[in-house]
Amino acid sequence: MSLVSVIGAGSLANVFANVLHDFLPEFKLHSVLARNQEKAQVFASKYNCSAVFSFEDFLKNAAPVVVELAGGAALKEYTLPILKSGRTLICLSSGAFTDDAFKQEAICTAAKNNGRICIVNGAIGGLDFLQTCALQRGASEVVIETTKSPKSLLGAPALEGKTLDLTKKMVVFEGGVQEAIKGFPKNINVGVITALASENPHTKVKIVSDPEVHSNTHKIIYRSALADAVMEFSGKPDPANPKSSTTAALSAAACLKNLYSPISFW
Ligand SMILES: NC(=O)C1=CN([C@@H]2O[C@H](COP(=O)(O)OP(=O)(O)OC[C@H]3O[C@@H](n4cnc5c(N)ncnc54)[C@H](OP(=O)(O)O)[C@@H]3O)[C@@H](O)[C@H]2O)C=CC1
Ligand SMILES: O=C([O-])CC(=O)C(=O)O
Repeated sequence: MSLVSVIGAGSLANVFANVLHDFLPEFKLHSVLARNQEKAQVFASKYNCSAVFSFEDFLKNAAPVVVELAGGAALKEYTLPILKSGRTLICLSSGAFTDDAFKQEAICTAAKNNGRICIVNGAIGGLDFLQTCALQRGASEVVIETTKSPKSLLGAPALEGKTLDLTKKMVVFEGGVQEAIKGFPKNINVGVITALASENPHTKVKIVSDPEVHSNTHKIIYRSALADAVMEFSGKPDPANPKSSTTAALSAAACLKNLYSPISFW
């Protein structure tokens, strides 16, 4: 049985833990690092793992694989020490890697210490295709259009001081990935990973608020001399947090399964 530790005890951490418990008995949750004691204790007793509140204590005993399901700030704070300890870090809040200096430091730290960073597909798919096409180093045009209901977008820093019309479909953002993740840190990690996998820093992001939709939809359009692709992913918002698609947590579980499996899908 392989042990795994998680950071975060929120909606996606619960989905992740449930999937492990119900469908992947070859894995066992070892520990959870959380901020909110009450949430963490409920999580720890439900999934029979230990709850830890200090990162130093967590790192002393964490499993060889750590899964981040906590947010960009947490990922930035914990990545380097986790990698320095030679562990594998599966991460969901990959928007943090839009900071190139941080990304390079993480890669160097992983390489020096036998650590590993796994950026999962999250709420989308197709990172394999984008990375494959990027190998040719040719010019590409990449666009991602994300559509969510207004309640999935509310609270985003970019909307602060603005009134989001809850009754009308409207474009709430158009621009590059750096600006997108700053303005919508809990909504557009998928935009950053699209840009990273396609190695196209000029990836264009459009975010649409649509009161009629009941899914989080991400449409990726890729064009280059090598190939064209249109990929659209529509996932149900997690009932506990409509900002996040439930499939994002499953994607971390699938990544974990691939890490240990004699057969993997790429
Ligand atoms: N790549 C992708 O496709 C996707 C990525 N995501 C990313 O996943 C993250 C988690 O999503 P979700 O579960 O829905 O969010 P939630 O807000 O439901 O849960 C986040 C949890 O992490 C905890 N947390 C935050 N900071 C820290 C920290 N420094 N140390 C320990 N715990 C911490 C929070 O604690 P507290 O309760 O105290 O706030 C909360 O319990 C999102 O923030 C987003 O960045 C989400 C969807 C898709
Ligand atoms: O869950 C989603 O649909 C996408 C998301 O929030 C993100 O990429 O941050």
